[in-house]
Amino acid sequence: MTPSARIQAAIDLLDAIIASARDGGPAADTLIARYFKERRYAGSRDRRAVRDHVYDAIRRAGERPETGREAMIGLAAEQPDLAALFDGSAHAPLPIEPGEVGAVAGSVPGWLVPLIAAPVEQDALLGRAPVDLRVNRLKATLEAVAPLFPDAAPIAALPDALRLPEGYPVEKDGAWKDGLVEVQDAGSQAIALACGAQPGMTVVDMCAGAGGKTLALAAAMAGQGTLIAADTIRSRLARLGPRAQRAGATFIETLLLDQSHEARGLSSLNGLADVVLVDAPCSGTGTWRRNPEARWRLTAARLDRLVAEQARILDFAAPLLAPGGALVYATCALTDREGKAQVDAFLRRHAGWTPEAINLPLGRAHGAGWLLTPGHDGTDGFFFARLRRTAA
Ligand SMILES: C[S@@+](CC[C@H](N)C(=O)[O-])C[C@H]1O[C@@H](n2cnc3c(N)ncnc32)[C@H](O)[C@@H]1O
Repeated sequence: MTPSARIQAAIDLLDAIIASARDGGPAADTLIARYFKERRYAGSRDRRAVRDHVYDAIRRAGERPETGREAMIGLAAEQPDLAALFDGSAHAPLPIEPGEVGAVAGSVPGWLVPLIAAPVEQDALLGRAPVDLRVNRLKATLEAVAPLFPDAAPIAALPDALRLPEGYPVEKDGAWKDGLVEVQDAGSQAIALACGAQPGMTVVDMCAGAGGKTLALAAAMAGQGTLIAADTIRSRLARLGPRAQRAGATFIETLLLDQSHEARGLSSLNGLADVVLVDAPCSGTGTWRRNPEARWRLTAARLDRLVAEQARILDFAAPLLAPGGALVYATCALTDREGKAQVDAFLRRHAGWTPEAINLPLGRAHGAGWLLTPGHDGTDGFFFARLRRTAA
């Protein structure tokens, strides 16, 4: 492909990504993979260059552009060598017309700017994410694993964490295949640590998904006690099985919940749990480094629905806690509606709960909880809070 043809390919892909973001279709990565499957003539350098153009254009535009051409013209406005490739040659985009404007630059869609928690450094939300590892204590120690990754650095305050450079292909590594390490953002590791899970406890991971945090909880419990991974989506829970096998965490039980009737499936656990983690479905505002096109998908109506769902999940999770037990609420979102205000509203709705201080060298206090941000902590963005049940 010529450099100009790569620009046109990026425009075509961006058109598909914009439509998919608007209509709730597949993710950008899926669309890019499909596109190249149908175009075997594109070599690996072409694919890499097109992908880079696409992601540079996505990262640059806070608002969802109308067209791929608008997104790429916006990028070209900052990179004159790209602008020169709009030359009208075969397979190339038509020249940029005088007065033709590109997508507006920005990190956060305008409507969302005032909703992001005040301390968040909004410009840093689209940075590049490193690859963080969690050493799986069920199979290894940090001391044993660190020499296997000479490029890795420890992360202060997180006893099992190692940080590798962006793009490190860890899943090709024997240590990963053998379950000695998991890929897990330092922020997620901090949340698992804040749960305070111990061997012998009864712990429920209420929104377990494919079990990223469940596996961290399993390691903290040293494989002893009761650990239940619950979710409403069967295909997500199904992905936990092979991961748990690899990690040697075979004591995990899975529980498929019936959406809207969750309390029924959970009733046998009422008043028994030492820890319940609610890692709630959320806007994902804190994960834009990995998933920048997510901000083209979020709408005010979707945010309203998420806030209501988070409150509902907290309400059916709370009765599971034994007196003295801890409900840990977490989201990878950075809006106060999903974080600080959500926890305040829970505390207003329910008597007998006390927020507990979270003292980590990473992050900062925010309302009754704790905030981690890419700009301040070099992690994905998270809000989490630890609420102790003081009365039955
Ligand atoms: C943020 S993700 C969880 C990520 C996971 N804990 C991890 O560390 O990889 C939120 C999860 O909540 C699940 N979920 C959504 N509504 C739920 C509900 N009503 N009850 C339980 N889980 C729910 C979703 O299916 C999704 O897997």
